This record gives sequence, structure tokens and C-alpha cells, in this order.
Amino acid sequence: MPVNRGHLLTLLWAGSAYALFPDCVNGPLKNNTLCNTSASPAERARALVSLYTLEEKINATGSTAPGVPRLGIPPYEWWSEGLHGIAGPFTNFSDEGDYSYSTSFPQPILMGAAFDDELITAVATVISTEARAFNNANRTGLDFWTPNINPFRDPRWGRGQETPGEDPYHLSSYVHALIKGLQGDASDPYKRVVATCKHFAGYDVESWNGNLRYQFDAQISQQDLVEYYLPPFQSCARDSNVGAFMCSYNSVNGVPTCADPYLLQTILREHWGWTNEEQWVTSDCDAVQNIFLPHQWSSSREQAAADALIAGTDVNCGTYMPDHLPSAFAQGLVNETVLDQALVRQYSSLVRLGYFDAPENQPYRQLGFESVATNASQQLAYKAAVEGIVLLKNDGVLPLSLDSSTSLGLFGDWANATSDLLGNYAGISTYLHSPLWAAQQLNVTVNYAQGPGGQGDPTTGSWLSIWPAADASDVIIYVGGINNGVEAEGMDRGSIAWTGAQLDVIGQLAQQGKPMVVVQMGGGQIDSSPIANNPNISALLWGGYPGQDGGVAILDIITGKAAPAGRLPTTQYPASFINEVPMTDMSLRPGRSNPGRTYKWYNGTAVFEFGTGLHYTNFTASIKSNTSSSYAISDLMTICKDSNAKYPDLCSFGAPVQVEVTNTGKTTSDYVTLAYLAGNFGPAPHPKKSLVSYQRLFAINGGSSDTANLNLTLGSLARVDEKGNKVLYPGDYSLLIDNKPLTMLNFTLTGDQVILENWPQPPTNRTGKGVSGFEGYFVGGYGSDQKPVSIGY
Ligand SMILES: O=[N+]([O-])c1ccc(O[C@@H]2O[C@@H](CO)[C@H](O)[C@H]2O)cc1
Repeated sequence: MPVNRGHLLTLLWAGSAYALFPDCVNGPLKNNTLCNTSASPAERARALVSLYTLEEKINATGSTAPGVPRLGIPPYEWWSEGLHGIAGPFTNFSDEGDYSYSTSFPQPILMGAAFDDELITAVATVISTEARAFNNANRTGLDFWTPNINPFRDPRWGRGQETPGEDPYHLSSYVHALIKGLQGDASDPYKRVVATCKHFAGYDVESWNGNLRYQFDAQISQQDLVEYYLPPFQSCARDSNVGAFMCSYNSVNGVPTCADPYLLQTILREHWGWTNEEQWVTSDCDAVQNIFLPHQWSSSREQAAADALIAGTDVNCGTYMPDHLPSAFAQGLVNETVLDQALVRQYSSLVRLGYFDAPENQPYRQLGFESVATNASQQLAYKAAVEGIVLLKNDGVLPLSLDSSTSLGLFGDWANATSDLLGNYAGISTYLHSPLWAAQQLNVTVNYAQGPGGQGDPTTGSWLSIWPAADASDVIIYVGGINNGVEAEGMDRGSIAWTGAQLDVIGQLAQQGKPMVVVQMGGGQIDSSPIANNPNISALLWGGYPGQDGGVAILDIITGKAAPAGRLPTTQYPASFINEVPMTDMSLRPGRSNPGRTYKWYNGTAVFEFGTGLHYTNFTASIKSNTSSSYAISDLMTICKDSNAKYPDLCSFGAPVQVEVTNTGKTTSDYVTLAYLAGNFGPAPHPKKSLVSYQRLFAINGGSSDTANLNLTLGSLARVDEKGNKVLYPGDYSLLIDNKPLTMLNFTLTGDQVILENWPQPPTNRTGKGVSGFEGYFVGGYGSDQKPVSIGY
């Protein structure tokens, strides 16, 4: 991370003659339309942009915009992060005291496992509140380059931890809830902050077998694009009013996404109606450079900058557009109208954030450090961790009953975890409560030894302290798995088995025959079949990256203070999966060299399936509402047309399905109601099933019931054809409640098939004009403008 740039910017601001915000009361533009609050955001932005010289406009295309001193426009940093709390590289935490910390929530992969959209809105509301407080103190911007909603397609992906999981319906619903919390309601006079849906699109390879994210060309069929890769982005753009998008490093079907008018114009703006001038696209960091090299799409650096701007990239993370647009303009590769449009989008967005308006009447401009890391937000971080943790195996030993005579052995790399709890894109958290810390708060004896040192360490030297500690313990808890040492940005995994010597140690600990609990940590799944199949291991939990209070959440579940109800948001594949399909094969359906991907298509036997999650009690479910068993498609379409749904795929399929859930055991517990649709309708091969609705029910007491109201839409019944059209097909449908399932509802659709959404086809013959035969050395990454000798630099 370029922390030095963050400090530079802070120095720039601190040493600058300008205020953090433009001054529309006494500043040079006080009588300009920019400062007229009754004009529309776009009118205000246009008035400002019309005053800029070409040079000033070009300077404004980089992510660290210098501002325009003569007009009183201060520098502005577009790049802030907020994946699970506010974070760098440009968020400036103080060394001590106020603003030296904020709330760190679990990584999205664990929050996804909670299947609780209200939780996600609450978490995002805290993040946007804390962001505003830091912004008011000149410590971060107002534009947050989150969420990462590329579906977690392949278990090797190093950044899957940043996403809520592998299912497109789940991601779409999650991201809708998240954007509401980050931005506020679309009708609010001011946005809380602006969120950025990234990485558009088909980005989920970091570095695999020589394929780097900067040059990878994702070959994706229209069917897979519409059915799997794009739904979360459609949810952002069309249904959630997100303020910004980020195009990705990779190409899709030969075209670098930041230079692709089909993605950025035809699909994003025209097809999804993301036409508001307050909405803008940023490139990933130095992705504009990658259009030239290594993609070789454009014939020169200035052509790459022009191609990106013309395609619809409005902000360039980095300096490539400010560096190369002057020459692009001199050569006539791009015109000022396109540049003006990009700037109008940027400044309209800032208008919607209240950036130009007097602070007095704005609620968010009053927030200070008293709004950061409040007791309520700390509690929410804890709750998010508890809700996400998944119980995968339990022979009845959990919850542990402890008393003061119990001696607890705590082992593994993660037992005393600190920053590991947070995962990547983390800020500075209020505190870091490890499992060891949490155990030490209990009235028991704790014997701790780390065990295998480091993720890949196969040696036995560092295990030695384990054995006397294990001998002295009544119960053994091993907390390990993987961390950012093996799954990270720029780093995909070469193996999805447990790393280093961990399985050896776990096996030897199990031989002691004591009650033993394993907690598998990390975002990507690892093959835990040796643990699941070992009769001497009593219980297995998955804990993801659980955030600042993660250790407490884990211990509270183990000791029964909290009951587990999270569900796996990804498939846990056997370790051999990675030998069956290259990571770069983007197709989902099974084929000759592909066993199929995700719970929808994988034709092998998963170690643990998507949606798996045990409880400390048992549940039954029954579907209460069962109106009809046969529906004419034409009737459904007539009802849809008469409804006020904005798009046919959003039309309700009847009233919500009511599912009565009963806790038949004794322990009070949450229950996640998952509804899948199955059936052999539409194009073959058919998915095994697809998630179409979910609802988390809370604290159902033993012997009591609660009701889930599951909304189904026509879109959730539809399947996607080879051209990418969303179609409602006649056929036999089954709605399954839960994985086993606990109950199901069968119904039939009759009549002719109907297209709910017509997919715009890509242009044919799309080839770049890049330099062929390039032999230069490509480094890749932000700020590395490599100069290959072979083409004359
Ligand atoms: O400092 N850098 O050199 C550097 C380079 C790349 C980088 O990653 C990119 O930046 C993030 C911006 O939000 C995107 O999610 C990620 O793909 C983040 C930092």
C-alpha cells in the first residue's frame, strides 16, 4: 500500500491555503451556479466545469485531484476504502487519542455467512458514520471504493475473503442492503458517502500459473455473464442507486474492461439505466495503463488514456490519464465534450455529498469522534462475528460446559491472533480480542502454545511446547487454518488443503482422546475432510476473519453463551478440485475438463456444501402458504404489467411464501431460512438448485416457532439462455427449504416461455490496435509505468 501517498496528501492538505471543503459562502464562486442549492447537481457541476481550462480539466482526471486554486477548489482524494470499516491507503489515523482507531467488522465473507441483510445495513451505516467523522477531521475522503462483489467463483482466489460468497442472488441482496447503509436512501437530500461497486467485471484471478490480474483475459459466455458474473453489479446499478463503479484490471472476451464501451456504456448505462449524471466510473489502480501494457489493446499510452475516457472511465486511479491526456488531446484522439462529461459526473456526485454546501444544515458535517467506535458499534462488530460463525461438525461436545476446575488447552497459529482477525483492507481497530484473550477472561485454567509456526512451516520444532500443555488440559481447542500469508491480493492459492504441519499436529492432538474442537479460520475454504472424518475430533467451526471481537465471538459460541446459526457462503471442495479445472476456466457448467463450479453446478461431492450450518438445537419447517400448484405464464405477466414493479424480473411471484420454523430442541437459537429453486426447465444442463430467497429468524426459543416471509420474484424463477436473455420457462418447479430440505413446495408453470429481460448482444469483431510482438518486461501494478525497450522507449 502506498502509505507515503496518504501522508503526502495529508501534508498537501495541511500545508495548503485551502479549506477541506470549497467555500460557497465567502469563496470566489459564491455567486456562481455551483453554489446555488436550488440548481440541480448536474447544473451546478456544469457551471464549475465551464470555468476550467483544458489543463485544469485534465488534472482533475486522476484519483488525487490537485484542485483549482484560482477558483477556491481544494485538492480532493477520490480513493478511500471501507471494506469492513474505514481503511487506507488514504485514511489517515492519528497516532494516539481521537481518530487513532475505528470499528473493524468481520470480513465480508463472514458477514455473508450471517445471511442477515438488516445486519449488513446496520454495519454499513456505522462505516458511513465513522467515515463522515473522519472526513470532517480531514482524515479521509467521501468516496469509498467498496464493496468487492465479484462472486467467489474459485476457492483459490486470494480476494474471495472480501466478498460475501459464491452465490449471485445472495451477493445481489447483500449489496443492496450494504449500499443503503453506506449511501443512505436515494431520496435523502445528501448522500452519507458514495459507494463503489467493483471490480466490473469478471475479475477473480490474482496470480495463477503465470496469469496476472493485470493481463488476464476472462473468456466468459453471455449466459454465464448474465447468470453469474453480473447480477450483483445489476443490483448496484439498476436497483440500489450506487454512486460509483470500478472497472477492473482484466479483459473480458478480449477487451480491457476500462476501455470497453459494451460494458461501461451499453450494459451499465443504457441497459441498466445508470444514466444519472451523479454516477461515475473509476478505473482500478493503474488499470488504464494496463490497457496499453500488458493488454496491448491500445497502440500507445495516450491512446489508452483516450480509449478509457471515451469508453466511460471518468476517474483514473493513479496518474495515467493526467500524464497522457495532454498528448492525446494534442493528437486529436479525444475531444473536450467527453472530458467535460467525466468531470460533470465527478462534481455532481460531490454536490450530492454536500461537498459545496454550508455545513450548518447538513447532518453528517456535524459528526465528530464521539460518533466513532461507540459502544453500540463495538457491540455490532461482535454481533456480526457471532452471526457469521458456522458450526460444521458437533458430536455433542459443544457447547462446552466449563467450571473453575476445567483446564483448557488452546493451540494453533490463530489462537493468539491479532491483526489476522481483520484480514485485508482493514483500518486500525479499537482493540483486537484473540481467542486466547477471550479464554483468559473465563474462570478456567488456560494452557496456550502456538504450535506449527507460520502458514507453510512443515517442521516440528515449534510444536514441542504443545505436548506438555495438551497433557495438562481437559479440553483441546485448535484455532488455525489460513491467513493473508497464503490468500491475499495478488496471490491465489496453489493448494486448498490445510497448510504446513497443521493437520499433523491436529491428528496427534486428537490421539489424546480428549474432547477436541477445531476452528478453521480464513476466507477461502480448506479441505477439512480429515477433521470431519476423525472420530476423535468432536467439533469443527469455521470462523473466517471475524474482526476486532472475533476471539470473543468464537469462545462465546464454544462455551454456549451464543448459539451458532451461520451458513457456509461458499462450497468447501475436496483438495483435489484444483487439479480438475484451471483457475482461468471461467465457465460454471460441468464440461470435459471442468467438474462444474459452485453448489449449482459442481458434480463432485463437496466436503461441506454451500449453506451448511449446524445448530445447538434442531429445527423443523413447514410451508404455510400454498395458494396454487399451477400458474399460467401469461397470467403472471399480466399481473406483473399491472403492478408497479420497475422491471419484469422484479415482479413478485404471488404473496411471500410463509415458512413456519419450529425449534424442536431446548437451546434458543437463530435460524437462517434458505429457499432454493430446482427443476429441469430451461436450457440444459440445469443447475442442481439456485438460491432464490433467504431470511434469518432470531432467538427462537426451544418449543417455539417463528415465520419467515420469503419474497419470490419472476426473476428468481427465470433462467438465462445462451444469448443472455432472462426467460420464464414452462415446467415443473420445486421450492426447497434448507439444504436437506426440511420441506418443499412443488408447482408448475404452463404456457409459452416469455423473455423477462432482453440482453444486449456484444459487438462482433472486437480487436484492439495494440502493438503486436511486444517483448518488454511487464511488472504490473500501481505506479509501475514500465518502459519496454522493444517498442522504442
Ligand atoms: O499501492 N498499490 O500499488 C496498490 C495497487 C493495487 C491495489 O489494488 C487495487 O486497489 C483497490 C482499489 O479499491 C482495488 O480493489 C484493488 O484491485 C492497491 C494498491
